[in-house]
Amino acid sequence: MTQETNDALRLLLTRRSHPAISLEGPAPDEETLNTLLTAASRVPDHGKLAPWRFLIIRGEARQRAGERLLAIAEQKNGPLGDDLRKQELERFSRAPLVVAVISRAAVHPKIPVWEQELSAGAVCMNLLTAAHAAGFAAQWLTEWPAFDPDVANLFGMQEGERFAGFVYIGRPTVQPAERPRPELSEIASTWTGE
Ligand SMILES: Cc1cc2nc3c(=O)[nH]c(=O)nc-3n(C[C@H](O)[C@H](O)[C@H](O)COP(=O)(O)O)c2cc1C
Repeated sequence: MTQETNDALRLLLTRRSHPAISLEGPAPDEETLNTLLTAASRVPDHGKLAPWRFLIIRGEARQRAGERLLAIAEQKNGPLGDDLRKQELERFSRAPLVVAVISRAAVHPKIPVWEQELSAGAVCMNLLTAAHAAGFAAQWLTEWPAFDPDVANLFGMQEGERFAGFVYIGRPTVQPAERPRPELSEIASTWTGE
């Protein structure tokens, strides 16, 4: 293996998610963000449909999003206690940058919706890996806002669009302990046809 291959593999073998709450600024600058998004969008995409898009939430928009989330949550659940209010107000401010990956999968004569949705998942994964490669850390979260129609409305989602996830990106402040990974023997087998 070349040094380059080794480095790329090491990156994949060492990446892990960092809790959004542990991510600090500064956020990636504009040029770095463009590189991350370009890498993220370089995914297999049957039919070249680009059935996904990005929505960037950063700076003061994170607080504004939190205020709107709180209003939506209280409208559905009634007044929230102090801790839950704080949680909603600060949800998008946990990291300096949040990239919403939005799936635009739609019925197509040739390309199954499932394949389009898998492609959106690949975008999220590439974004995590690219962030790691650029010295940032990240976490892919959905949480309740990803499934709420009022939140979809708040972020200008079109009919049929869904959040594949919110990818929180920032500078790492802690090295999270490794978590158990599946045993290869339990998830990989060889079909011999015998
Ligand atoms: C589609 C998707 C949605 C997720 N949503 C959440 C979530 O809402 N809350 C949560 O704690 N973890 C969520 N996770 C898990 C974390 O992103 C992550 O898998 C976990 O922190 C361990 O990450 P690692 O194996 O990359 O280190 C989600 C993962 C995926 C793939």
